[in-house]
Amino acid sequence: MEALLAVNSVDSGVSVGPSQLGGLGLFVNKDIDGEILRIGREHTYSIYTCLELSKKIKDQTEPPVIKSLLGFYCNGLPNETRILICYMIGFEVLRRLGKLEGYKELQQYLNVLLRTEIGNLWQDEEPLLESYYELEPGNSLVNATLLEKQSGEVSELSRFISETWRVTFEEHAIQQLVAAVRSRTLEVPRKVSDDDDFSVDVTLVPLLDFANHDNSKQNAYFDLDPKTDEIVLLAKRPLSGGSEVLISYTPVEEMTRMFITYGFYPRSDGLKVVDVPFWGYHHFDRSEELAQYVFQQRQPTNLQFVLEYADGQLVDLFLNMASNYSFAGLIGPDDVPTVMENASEEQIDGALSTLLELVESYFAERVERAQEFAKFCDDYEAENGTKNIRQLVQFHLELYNKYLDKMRQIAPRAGSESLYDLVMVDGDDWVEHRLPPVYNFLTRELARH
Ligand SMILES: C[S@@+](CC[C@H](N)C(=O)[O-])C[C@H]1O[C@@H](n2cnc3c(N)ncnc32)[C@H](O)[C@@H]1O
Repeated sequence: MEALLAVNSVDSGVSVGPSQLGGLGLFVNKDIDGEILRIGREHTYSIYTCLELSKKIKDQTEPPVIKSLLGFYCNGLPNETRILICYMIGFEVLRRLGKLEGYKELQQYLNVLLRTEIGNLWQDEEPLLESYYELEPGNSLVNATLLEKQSGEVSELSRFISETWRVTFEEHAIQQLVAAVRSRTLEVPRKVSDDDDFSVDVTLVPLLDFANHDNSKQNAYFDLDPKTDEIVLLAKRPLSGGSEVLISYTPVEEMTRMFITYGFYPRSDGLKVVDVPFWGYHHFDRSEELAQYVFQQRQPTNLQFVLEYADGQLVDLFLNMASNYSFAGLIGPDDVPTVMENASEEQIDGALSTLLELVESYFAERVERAQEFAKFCDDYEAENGTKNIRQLVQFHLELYNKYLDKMRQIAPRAGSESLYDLVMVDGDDWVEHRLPPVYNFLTRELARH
């Protein structure tokens, strides 16, 4: 802990310790109102500060580590996070080559990254993810992780490092570093001119990055001090000594994204969102025809649910159909605007009601398969250790069962009013809690190509 605090100004007034949320968290040592922590830009890691740092390190290795790794791992069109990951891998290689003497702060931070525990799919083995793919081929965020694993790039990187610099950097350590960087980065504002122009950089902020996420108990937030270019962590209200600092990683929590990036499903009180693949993944009469329709009309093939949590439990859910006209194909074959202009209220209610029933049969069918998969995970776990995908299956089971419960409550009161106990179209607060449905755009057939 002392080592971590040494990164920052003397007596920073915070400490790192075990959190009730699991893992470590950031705590205030004394009563605080206003500023909790202030961190100079030079103590943070973005692609810009890493570039400066790599120049300072004056790597005389042949071939130069950072440059070669950037060429190897970041060719094509890499995003900021990938470049940052590459720098961190490069710094760790330099450390293993004994070239980071005098860079104590960086070494300490690399230790933090290598020791961070993240319960996401990066730690799970390929066969398990492949089995999940059989169960749920439409979850493209999970598939992206699987594809990254299958690509073999981590083993290639490990081999490249070993052959080029005769340094051992085990695959699991590289994977750990990748997952740790992804889970610890924040989007931090940076002033780009004196006219209040800002850009946002993907940045690792040591110490501040021990702050856990909780949208309902959030008591702090970070910001930029434009006068000094420092990053400040500020209390939203007075905090008493010993309390855990909780920030918000994202105002709208899409459950799959949260799990993939951070390795946990938030269960704090309030509203959350989840996207579920649907059109093109569920087989029913006319399913092929409707999937084609949805695709041609550029409507999302997934359905989005708004979830309400209280006391750690999923207590309510709505199917959010705002800006999603995929159900128009259940009314008529014309394009979406024509169908919606000509449809009567009864036709729209009828189509939504049909959609609810289709989702019901889809989820009912999935419950059984998800239960089987959960059992498979438990057996696998008993032999091989923790498997994080179990959390994902558990969450889906909760979602399906809550939906089926709600359908059972609605069925006896059939009619257009009860429909809106479960479907949201627009004009309600719930609608604000949604994200553009950016994944699962391909149908099962198209995804194969
Ligand atoms: C920026 S780090 C925070 C520090 C981290 N807890 C640690 O031990 O180093 C983000 C990670 O913290 C954990 N985390 C943050 N908020 C959480 C929460 N509300 N519930 C469970 N885990 C959480 C997740 O593992 C996430 O990937």
